[in-house]
Amino acid sequence: MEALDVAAATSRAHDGAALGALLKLCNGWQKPGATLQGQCILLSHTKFEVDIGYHNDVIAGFKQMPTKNYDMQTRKWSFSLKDYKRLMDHLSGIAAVEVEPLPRAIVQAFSASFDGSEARSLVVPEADLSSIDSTLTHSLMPFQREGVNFAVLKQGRLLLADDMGLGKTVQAICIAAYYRNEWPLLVVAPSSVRFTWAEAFRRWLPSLSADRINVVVKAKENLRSGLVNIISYDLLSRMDKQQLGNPFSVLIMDESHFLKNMKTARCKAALPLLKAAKRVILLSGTPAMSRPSELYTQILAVRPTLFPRFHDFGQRYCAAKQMAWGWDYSGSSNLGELKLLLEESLMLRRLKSEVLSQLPSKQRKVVTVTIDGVTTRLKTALSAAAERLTRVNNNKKEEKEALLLFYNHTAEAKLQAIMEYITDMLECGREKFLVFAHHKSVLDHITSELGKRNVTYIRIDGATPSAERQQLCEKFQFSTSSCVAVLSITAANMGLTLHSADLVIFAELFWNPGVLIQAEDRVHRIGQTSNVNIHYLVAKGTADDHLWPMIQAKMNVLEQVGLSESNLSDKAVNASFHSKDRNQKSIVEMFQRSFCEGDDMDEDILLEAANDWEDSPPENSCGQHRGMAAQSPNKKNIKDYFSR
Ligand SMILES: Nc1ncnc2c1ncn2[C@@H]1O[C@H](COP(=O)(O)OP(=O)(O)OP(=O)(O)O)[C@@H](O)[C@H]1O
Repeated sequence: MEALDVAAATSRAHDGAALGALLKLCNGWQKPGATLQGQCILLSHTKFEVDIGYHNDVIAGFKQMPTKNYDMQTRKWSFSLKDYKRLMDHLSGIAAVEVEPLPRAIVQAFSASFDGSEARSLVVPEADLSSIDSTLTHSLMPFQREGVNFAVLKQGRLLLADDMGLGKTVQAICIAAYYRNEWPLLVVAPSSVRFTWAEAFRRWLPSLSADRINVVVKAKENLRSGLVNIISYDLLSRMDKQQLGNPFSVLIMDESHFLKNMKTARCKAALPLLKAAKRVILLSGTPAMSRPSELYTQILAVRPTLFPRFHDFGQRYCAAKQMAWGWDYSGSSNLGELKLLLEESLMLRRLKSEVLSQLPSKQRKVVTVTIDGVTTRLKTALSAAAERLTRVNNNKKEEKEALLLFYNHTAEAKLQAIMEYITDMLECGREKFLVFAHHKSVLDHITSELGKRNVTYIRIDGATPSAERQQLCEKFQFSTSSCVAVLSITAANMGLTLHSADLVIFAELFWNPGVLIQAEDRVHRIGQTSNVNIHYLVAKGTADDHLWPMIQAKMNVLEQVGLSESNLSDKAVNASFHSKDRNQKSIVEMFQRSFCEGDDMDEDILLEAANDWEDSPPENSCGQHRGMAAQSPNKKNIKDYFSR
């Protein structure tokens, strides 16, 4: 890994005057009377090219350069940076020729290469992480450790652009922890993952007391009441100006491409914080999804001095064009040079393919979602269902009935959070993925919302004729643009190949981990060339609190006996999910007893009961079961299933 910080490089230039002379070339190079225009472009850390048409004097000058190289194929001349100053001096003396020099940012970032006297250091020094929790530092994979070293070398200011699932969260927490004496820390993240961040801090930094983690859920709340404060972009933009005026020294911005448009409220709210922070850790697997202009705010956030004016960036890298209405920056130019500059000065990006040997083939992640937005009626129903479970005493029939009721209310409560997460995934550039759910109402909700957003999807559930399944799979497999596969956990968990995706989201949990593993393996199968990411959406205050620990424990057992192909290494174990519910243990035991021990209960009956719940009248006095399918007179009440 390589890196030279702009400030460090500047100070390292042996001769400030030499750097000054190079920077001087960046000004006043325009020649209004010139008949031939050209441009210098950086080709590598040590070489540049002059892109220009034919001119006798120019070619004569090129030929005088000791490091000249002519490429017959591209018909372009290139040189070592050592010759840059000399060549530019020569070209500036030719009146008819105007050559745009390398940008200031390039000269500063690569200053050591221009005099050729200093070999670039390719080794990033090991950062001293001894003050950080060993739970975290001992778990880091080698490439993650390198990521932390890179960040420390960059004095805690970087854009970590690793591919999806490479553990940007764990690296960011470690980097932030390195600067712990500068906390309070602010984490800004998409709303759907705020609580997942809180869980991650609990997991990786056990030395941080849980009550020092503050997840802000209302705009009126104090942004600083914790040592670690977590807020969504949208809430940040609604925050009181006064609160935003008080800077944080250490900042993490997750999915930092959310800042791509300077005109948005979220970007306007974030920029002053970014400007004031000493450490800025931006995370995004897709920093720019369609054009280089989307990178500008992120560059500005990490290295404000590189391109203080957007227009300069736009002219160099966005093929800026002057139109009747103003400038158009939607294009792209000099992308190779931009990549070199980003890698040299602020960005670290590793692809899955590059670190595949360090990764488990399947990585599970718990995404802690919130049901805060649900109606009071539903909240009451959920607590009543949980409460009822504590009262059933060794009556198996009642126990199962109560569990199912809880499970069904959970589905309804998660609808909003599920869609929020899927929307965030799409906004983060995840083009193809699978979403598994169990209840028809959940599948209906997802497909209807995707339809409203014009997102292409396929749906396979119990009602999909077998003849159609293959066609749907092919549509998904060969789709070259965005496509979501919306699948029933029990009706689409077998016999389908969908490995053109590498991300599976479980919108709902299911009590049989074997079924979940089969569902995961729709993408984790022969032909899959990437490691696979599985995201389980787990909602606090619902049946998930109880289902997830049970599923997790069962999956671990299956893996130990080699019955699951997830191939999780010791290091990349599932994120654990901690529930503080005092009834947790007993309810978990009930789920285990009721659904997993292969007793006299036929699982099909349970499935039928869960499916038909959507059409059945409310079980208790909580009023109309809104958001579910219309009631059918033939549908049974849950109780009917248990009285067979
Ligand atoms: N060193 C590690 N040891 C154990 N688990 C890990 C490690 N690194 C990552 N993981 C786990 O891998 C999963 C993916 O990590 P994480 O969510 O941080 O990835 P990411 O790069 O942020 O992905 P995305 O781009 O999807 O947000 C998580 O469950 C995380 O806990």
